[in-house]
Amino acid sequence: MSATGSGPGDQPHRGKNQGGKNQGGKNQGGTNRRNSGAGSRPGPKVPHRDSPRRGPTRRETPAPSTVDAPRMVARDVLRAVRGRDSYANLILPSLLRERKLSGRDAAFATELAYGACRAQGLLDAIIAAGAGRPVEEMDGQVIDVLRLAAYQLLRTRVAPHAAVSTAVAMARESAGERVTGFVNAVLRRVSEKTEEQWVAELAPKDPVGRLAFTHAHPRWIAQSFVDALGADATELDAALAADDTRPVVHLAARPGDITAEELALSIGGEEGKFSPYAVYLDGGDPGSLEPVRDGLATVQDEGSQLVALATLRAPVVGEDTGRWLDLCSGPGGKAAMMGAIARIDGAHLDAVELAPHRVKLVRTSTEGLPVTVLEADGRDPGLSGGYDRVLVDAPCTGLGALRRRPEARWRKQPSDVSALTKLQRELLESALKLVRPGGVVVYSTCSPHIAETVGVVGPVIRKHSVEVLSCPELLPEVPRCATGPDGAFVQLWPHRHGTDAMFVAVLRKPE
Ligand SMILES: C[S@@+](CC[C@H](N)C(=O)[O-])C[C@H]1O[C@@H](n2cnc3c(N)ncnc32)[C@H](O)[C@@H]1O
Repeated sequence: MSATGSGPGDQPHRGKNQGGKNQGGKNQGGTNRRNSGAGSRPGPKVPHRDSPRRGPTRRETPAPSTVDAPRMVARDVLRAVRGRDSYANLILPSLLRERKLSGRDAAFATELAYGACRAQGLLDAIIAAGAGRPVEEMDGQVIDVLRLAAYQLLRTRVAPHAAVSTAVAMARESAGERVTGFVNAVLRRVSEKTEEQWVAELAPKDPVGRLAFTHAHPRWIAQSFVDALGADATELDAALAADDTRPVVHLAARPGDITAEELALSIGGEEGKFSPYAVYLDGGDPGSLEPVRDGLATVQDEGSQLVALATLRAPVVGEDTGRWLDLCSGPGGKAAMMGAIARIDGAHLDAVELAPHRVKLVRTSTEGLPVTVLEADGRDPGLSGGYDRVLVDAPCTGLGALRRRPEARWRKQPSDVSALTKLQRELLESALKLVRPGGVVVYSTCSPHIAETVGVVGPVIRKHSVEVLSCPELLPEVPRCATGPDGAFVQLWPHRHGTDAMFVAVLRKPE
């Protein structure tokens, strides 16, 4: 992360847990010094939602903002995520395009928006401590401003006076003069300590709770990582830290069209470590790259590429007749890779997807490939069986891909897990019906939660007496990936492999 700011006094990002702090109490932002104690001048007691701007409104149309464009974009992302349940990674690119931000400005806006979304729980706890009351009691517009500024104060090299003065100006413009003293006072409090000092003061005392707080994760998600790491639970710190970092962009070179080496050379990327099709890109907008625009490459996590590879490398008994099935294919990343390899091997892929809008995405991503896309429920898709290979890339909580979806960790609930496991098991059982004797079924999730992984696969294996193939042996290039009983399954991790935390199990139907 090397974002730099364009606002007054901005400095390059210093990364989490680095660098010195401002001198608490100094009036660096040029704002009202008398309000130095957040508790001494409480802000408006309103619920955690937007309230209409109060105070004199002489203008009919709002004047242009005095705050720099990158911060306004970041603030608008936070507002959309909070107020409209938007996805940060969908709203940000459209705002950057609409406001014509590129280069350093786009990088700064991205760093602020994604960083503040990821760190939300941690920021809220610190803001609440500074304000002397929970954020839920604050005006939504004020919360957005406070989160954005607290992120700058705690996790970037932005000069404190710039973070505070822009926040006060933003608060004035969005919520009125009445909140500026409160915003100024809370941020003064926040800036009196470093992130480390706040963590030391506010983190729960139990080890998992403390690490979850430190790396801005809900505790239950951290506990699910502990459960999945098992004997390697000492890696929790590294696992959460990797999850709290903006990931490198992974591209997949389309097999048969371009090699990873050619792709890396043409875009200035680096060839991937594990997948023969992977290329890493440090930054920038991958959608604007020529090979991506031309359909020669797609954005796809290397872990997902490895799932597709394991599906096609798994040994079937007898001849592979080239009947392949992707039972949960939207938006089509793995279907595109398997379809491109099917084109080379003379095979054919059927791709099933339930959600109509995702069916369209699968059709687009597999255009020109030997792939038939079907809108159907994978539990009973109406297909005749006899497939050599079936991939069940099951709908899941996505707990293994949180770094790519900045706000997701704060929206998910433990109840999401139990709501999915029945569907996951039914899809896996459907795949076992559709595969021929001696054929293979690959079950994968982008979640390491054991209820969604071994908890789904284990009972199905026992009930149907299926053979378990060693998945680590199918991916010999990937170190330290074995998990589950006998180490037959694969669990990838961001901190070990730089991929999403994908789980993969390879089963073969008895003859
Ligand atoms: C993890 S995603 C699959 C990702 C995809 N394999 C890829 O690589 O792009 C799971 C997909 O399953 C779909 N899905 C959910 N329930 C389904 C069902 N009953 N039958 C088929 N697909 C389903 C979801 O809409 C979602 O697109």
